[in-house]
Amino acid sequence: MRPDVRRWLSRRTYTAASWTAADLAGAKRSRGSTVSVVLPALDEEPTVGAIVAAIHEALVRDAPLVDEVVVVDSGSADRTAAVAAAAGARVVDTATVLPAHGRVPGKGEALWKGLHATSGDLVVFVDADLVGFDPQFVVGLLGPLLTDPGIGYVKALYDRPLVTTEGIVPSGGGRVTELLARPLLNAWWPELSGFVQPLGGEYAGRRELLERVPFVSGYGVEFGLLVDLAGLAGVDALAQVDLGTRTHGHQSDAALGRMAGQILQTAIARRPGTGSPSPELLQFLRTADGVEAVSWDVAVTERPPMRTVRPAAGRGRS
Ligand SMILES: O=c1ccn([C@@H]2O[C@H](COP(=O)(O)OP(=O)(O)O)[C@@H](O)[C@H]2O)c(=O)[nH]1
Ligand SMILES: O=C(O)[C@@H](COP(=O)(O)O)O[C@H]1O[C@H](CO)[C@@H](O)[C@H](O)[C@H]1O
Repeated sequence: MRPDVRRWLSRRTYTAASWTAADLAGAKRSRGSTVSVVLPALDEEPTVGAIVAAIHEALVRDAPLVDEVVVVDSGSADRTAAVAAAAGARVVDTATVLPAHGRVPGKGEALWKGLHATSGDLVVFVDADLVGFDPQFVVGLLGPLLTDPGIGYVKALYDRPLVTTEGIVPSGGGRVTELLARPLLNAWWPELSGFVQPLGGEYAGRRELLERVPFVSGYGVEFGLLVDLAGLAGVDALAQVDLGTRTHGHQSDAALGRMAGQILQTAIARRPGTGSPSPELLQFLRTADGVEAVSWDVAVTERPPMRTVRPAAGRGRS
């Protein structure tokens, strides 16, 4: 493992249990900061209400850590907006935020318009399809931002079970992460290979940084933000926090194929112009007290065309 990645993993990996909502509410007040939570939602009626209600009860009512909860409706056909509003969220529609810029489809559009529709100095993004959401997710994401001015962006890390009709595969989730995003980051941005969940949908950042980078309109938004914010602020301004386990609604392999296509487009648009890809791939295992990085060599060699090895005329064996 690269020494810089080993140092980053040690310095910039936190656990959510290090903070309480009450402590951070005090830190927020003493800094005069404000906090917005943004949930992008497309047809999330079954899950959005419980998430909003949990945030509102624990982090608005019981501990004044969160100043606004905004659900960004990406054109839902179900009752997402009504359910979110009833649970205490302010609901905006991607069609009516920045109308002069029109409306493009995709999650990143919802996040970009959610950034515009809110005003918090710190912005927390939470998917609206989580099952078993815990408000401590938000506390954990805000912890590093409210206690270390040198940190500008925090990604969640967690175990990601894959919920299938046959049962639950404990670490089967994050399929596009494991099959595309992690190998891409390790190859072309090895300094970011310490991120355990680069595509995770829960993260938080300082508005002053978030407003200085593009938001990729579709599912490339997480990949784009990670690479662009690291380029803008430096890897040491980024951190990750262990939230335990994250369960969410899953898409089909075909849908994840389209997601992978968008992420590949995002990566290729940012590919470093020089240097060959790193041959190291870091994968992560859950341990009793955190995660363990396992380093693999994924270098490949190429055998030359056989025609250059054996005379074209002869078919004999030498
Ligand atoms: O065009 C879109 C696609 C997704 N989402 C929301 O973004 C989050 C993550 O999307 P999804 O669950 O489709 O991705 P997955 O978690 O399966 O990778 C969810 O809250 C979606 O409702 C959205 O607001 N607009
Ligand atoms: O991490 C992943 O591979 C994908 C798919 O997860 P699953 O295989 O359905 O658990 O999920 C994430 O990726 C999306 C693109 O970045 C994010 O928008 C989602 O929030 C995140 O769940």
